[in-house]
Amino acid sequence: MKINEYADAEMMMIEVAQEIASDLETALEANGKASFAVPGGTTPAPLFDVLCAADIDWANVTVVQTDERWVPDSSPRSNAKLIREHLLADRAAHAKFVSLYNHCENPEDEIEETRAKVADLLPLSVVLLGVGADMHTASLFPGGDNLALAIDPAAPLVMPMRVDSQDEPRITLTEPALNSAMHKHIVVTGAEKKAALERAQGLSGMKAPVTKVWGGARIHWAES
Ligand SMILES: O=C1O[C@H](COP(=O)(O)O)[C@@H](O)[C@H](O)[C@H]1O
Repeated sequence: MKINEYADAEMMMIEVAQEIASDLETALEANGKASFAVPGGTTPAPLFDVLCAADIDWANVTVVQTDERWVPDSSPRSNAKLIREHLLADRAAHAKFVSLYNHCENPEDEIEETRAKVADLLPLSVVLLGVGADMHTASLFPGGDNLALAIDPAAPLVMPMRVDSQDEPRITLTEPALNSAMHKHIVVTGAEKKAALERAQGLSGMKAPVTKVWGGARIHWAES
């Protein structure tokens, strides 16, 4: 696990946005289309604000969520809301969007339809991931009720996830979906998360789920 360190977060977001735009461009040139899985949380908004202006063929890019909190689109906790407001803007407003939230009561409801939509996008062209201080990524949480299957290469592509540390149920792409990606980027800020990444080395996927998806990823870190 190698961490690429940047002088500051603003510089990092600009450079990572350029790398992702280039990765998407490569997929567009090769296949005429690209799929791009993106997280929510607090970290990616400034990166999305830069990336959405990239001069690429967004009309042939499908953006899909890496994971979602089971809350309505209008909730401030909604990852889709963040993605719509910060990524699906400017030139990237032309991209298609596949949300993992489907307005049903529970994440299990109609999940086969969601799995089919994700299957249509595989292999993913680019995956962007964040990491929590508890070493979760996407909604692959230590202690998650479905974690053991979700980090197995034989997992369904999308699974519900519940964990005591989180207020609402989750839905998440799983190991085979995330690891299908041609290009993977992990973006983290702050000393606590850097320590979490260092601590994760040598731990099992059950204790540090990020270790199951960081193989081949470019890991980007800035203090703040
Ligand atoms: O809950 C989540 O957390 C991770 C990390 O988020 P951050 O706020 O620490 O950047 C995020 O990648 C994931 O999409 C989100 O659902």
